[in-house]
Amino acid sequence: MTATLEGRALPETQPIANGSLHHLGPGILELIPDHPNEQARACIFSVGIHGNETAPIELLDTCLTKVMEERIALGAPVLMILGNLEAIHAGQRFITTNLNRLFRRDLTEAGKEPDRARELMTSVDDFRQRHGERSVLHYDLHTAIRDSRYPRFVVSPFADTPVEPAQWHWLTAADIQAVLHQHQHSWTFSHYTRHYHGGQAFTLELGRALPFGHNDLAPLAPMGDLLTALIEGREPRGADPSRMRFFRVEQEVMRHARDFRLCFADDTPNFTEFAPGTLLAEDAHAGETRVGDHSLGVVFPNADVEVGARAALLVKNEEPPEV
Ligand SMILES: O=C(O)CCC(=O)N[C@@H](CCC(=O)O)C(=O)O
Ligand SMILES: [Zn+2]
Repeated sequence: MTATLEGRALPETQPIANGSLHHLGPGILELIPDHPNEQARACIFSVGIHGNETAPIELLDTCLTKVMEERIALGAPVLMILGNLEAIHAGQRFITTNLNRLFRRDLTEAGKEPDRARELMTSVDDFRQRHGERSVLHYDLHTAIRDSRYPRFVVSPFADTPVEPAQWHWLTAADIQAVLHQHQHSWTFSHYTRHYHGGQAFTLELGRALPFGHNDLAPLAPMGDLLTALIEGREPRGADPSRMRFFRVEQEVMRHARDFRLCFADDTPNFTEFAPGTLLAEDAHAGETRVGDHSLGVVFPNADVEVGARAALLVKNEEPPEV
């Protein structure tokens, strides 16, 4: 990973302890074990889909280093993806448009991020085909722009089929504090794997976005343990999911006009609740957005998004699933 970011040439294929490493394209690596464990999943771990979200890159790089140094015994096929290389170099969320809204097979746009989305969709399709006999699991690791009442949470993409209960146990043990279910298709990278491949897939928010070298990886140690177990092809440790809080998106606030504002402080933490009737947004085309007859939390508020993009999610509490 570091080699990719430093622009060093990598051999196409390289023997590593317990298997081989294949450099499939810029920022796309596949680890193939010589002796995969029978129950191993075909794992996809993606980081840097947003270029300024560096903690997940450091976390995954640590895992890769441990595989190379034989401190993790490779036992599962693993696809590791560094998403938006140019944005990572620039320390920016994206270059021309948000990559994490482009993962759809009918994508027609041209440009840096659309081209990268097509490369990444193809890499997932090919990986799926190579390991069709195994269940696919995709964790797309991010960090959030602002603080959160639940610093580590997952977004569960919209899907027709339920999440397998084991995921809630594993994610609890990995110290994930909340789950947010999407209410509609969102064309994110994790949604791609869930929607088109029926894999278990999540967007994971692992604290706040900070520059390289400024991340405290200590709170992510349990997540590192989960990634390690999956790379080794072992059953990960589980914990009681009643510790996690569950939410569902009720509404998206979209930015329709250039003249748009959110009516609360910029540093409002994710999951902050607003009472019925509160004015949340004003948009020159769409008018006002107010909280309806029950309180709602706000997640990912961002008034600076492109016109036509999501400026916030409004979420409500939900009972934990029966597991
Ligand atoms: O902190 C923020 O406002 C954005 C953090 C982020 O990048 N979140 C993802 C969530 C993707 C999803 O909804 O599954 C995104 O906005 O792409
Ligand atoms: Zn992100």
